[in-house]
Amino acid sequence: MAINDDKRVIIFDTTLRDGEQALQSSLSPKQKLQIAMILDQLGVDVIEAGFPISSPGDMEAVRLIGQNLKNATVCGLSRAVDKDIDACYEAMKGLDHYRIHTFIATSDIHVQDKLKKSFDDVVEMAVRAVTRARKYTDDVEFSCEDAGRTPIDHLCRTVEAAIKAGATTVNIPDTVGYTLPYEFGNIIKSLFDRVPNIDKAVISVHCHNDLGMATANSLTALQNGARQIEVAVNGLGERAGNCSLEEVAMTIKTRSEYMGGLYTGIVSTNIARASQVVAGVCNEPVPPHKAIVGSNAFAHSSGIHQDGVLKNRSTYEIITPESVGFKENNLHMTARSGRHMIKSCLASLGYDESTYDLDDVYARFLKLADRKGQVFDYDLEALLFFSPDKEEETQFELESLNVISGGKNVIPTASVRLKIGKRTRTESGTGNGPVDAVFNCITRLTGIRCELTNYVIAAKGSGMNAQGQVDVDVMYQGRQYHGKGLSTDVIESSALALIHACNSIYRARIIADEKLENKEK
Ligand SMILES: CC(=O)SCCNC(=O)CCNC(=O)[C@H](O)C(C)(C)COP(=O)(O)OP(=O)(O)OC[C@H]1O[C@@H](n2cnc3c(N)ncnc32)[C@H](O)[C@@H]1OP(=O)(O)O
Ligand SMILES: CC(C)C(=O)C(=O)O
Ligand SMILES: [Mg+2]
Repeated sequence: MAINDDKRVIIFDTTLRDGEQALQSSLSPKQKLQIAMILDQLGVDVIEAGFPISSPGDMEAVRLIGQNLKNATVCGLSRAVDKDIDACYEAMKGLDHYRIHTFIATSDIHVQDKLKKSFDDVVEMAVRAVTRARKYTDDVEFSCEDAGRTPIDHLCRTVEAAIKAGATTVNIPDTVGYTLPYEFGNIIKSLFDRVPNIDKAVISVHCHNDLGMATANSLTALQNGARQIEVAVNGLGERAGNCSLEEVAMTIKTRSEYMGGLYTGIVSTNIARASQVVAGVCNEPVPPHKAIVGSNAFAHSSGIHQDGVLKNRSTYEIITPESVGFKENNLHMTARSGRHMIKSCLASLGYDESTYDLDDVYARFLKLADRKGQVFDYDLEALLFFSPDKEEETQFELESLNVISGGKNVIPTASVRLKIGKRTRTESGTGNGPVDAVFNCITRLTGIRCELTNYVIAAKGSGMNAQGQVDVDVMYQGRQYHGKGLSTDVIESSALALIHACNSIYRARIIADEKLENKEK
């Protein structure tokens, strides 16, 4: 692939190859295709779709993806052996354009202990592999595996030989994430200084995150002349992962003046969606604090930060959530929040400061937050309407619960008894699983029909003391409510979580009725 603009950085995505190597379960061709279509829309330039010699399924995945991409170039990986290169050709033959990526390790430890060869043998294998791949396509990438630990003389010699044999891209991987940014930048600089034919190929880097340096090393390499970076969505990849696509793309965009005006073809507003699809298909949740795409990346829970963000978002947000495809930032109310946050939340609910005593509400809010951890907008509103002894009063309480579930031919059935105000009522019902059966009973008992939008179950503690915590988000009349339940029995945790949310909805309904009455008066 030829991009004739020295400022343009080629984004080579290896989510489906190196990223997939990190999964406990390999992906099917269909799953890979689903991710590839998202990557294509995201604007990556090359998609390394798999390792065709690896299995018939991966051969099929590379073929399928090659046939369906609209913009990106498909690429298959091969060792420096004939049969792997031929398998790449087999997977991609017939396409207008495709890349074969062949590699061999060049560091002493890999050459001697893994490949059990001499360095001369390795250079010969590299040349033979590139030459063979060039017979099939004019887009050939060669990688010196473990370049980060390769003596520089050996690296220069291999790179020169690979380019001479016809490699159009030469990749310098820090395979084990060993180097530091200054050191890695110097490796790239040395190659530009010492390899005579370096200008005949695009120099690429492929950094791993074992010491948390993958993004820094990739950016330093760009500053030293590399023009392709190999990345994966959510930083997926062997061990601690590959360089994360979203981190480099957003750094290049956000700090372009510092990056010498470099740019990529990434459509940044598609990043959040790509992250979510990769996390879902790969069954690999994104850690909350992951830069750019974590759920906490645009969240603020402390009063000083919330005050700053409310006055000017740029005080604590260097990029906007919208620019990477999230709807908005999140301001969580906790005992670390301050008065500005409380005032702002009440204003968004329609309460002018003249209608309440901020100091009094704030003092009560802090007591509630110390008890509950997180306070939601409807909890805050309840402080205005209920006296302190009533603000957490519950209308619904679980008295007992019975479920029958099981394998084939057993219809999940539940029976739930709730204390509702001063009365007790029981309901029985079925569902498509035991939790669904319980939720159906609770819906009938409370009369609250809400839509379940999120259900998360997590183990708290371990061994005999382990409990299951269920968190639910439900939507009721256009407003989001949250419920939490904790028990040694996860079905009971689920019931408690929904009942918790129903109690909040019940209180919000009383407030809504009261507001209506006041208006009518
Ligand atoms: C740094 C990286 O991410 S490299 C990519 C890693 N990805 C993968 O390994 C996933 C796909 N791999 C596979 O499906 C399999 O490992 C295959 C099909 C490639 C090979 O399977 P097998 O033939 O059973 O070999 P196995 O994986 O056990 O061992 C690898 C062999 O390849 C050799 N080898 C490793 N890298 C290279 C290379 N770049 N060029 C040539 N030979 C290589 C090893 O020395 C070893 O050879 P040996 O059998 O003579 O000892
Ligand atoms: C195959 C190569 C590029 C690789 O994944 C690595 O060296 O980390
Ligand atoms: Mg790798």
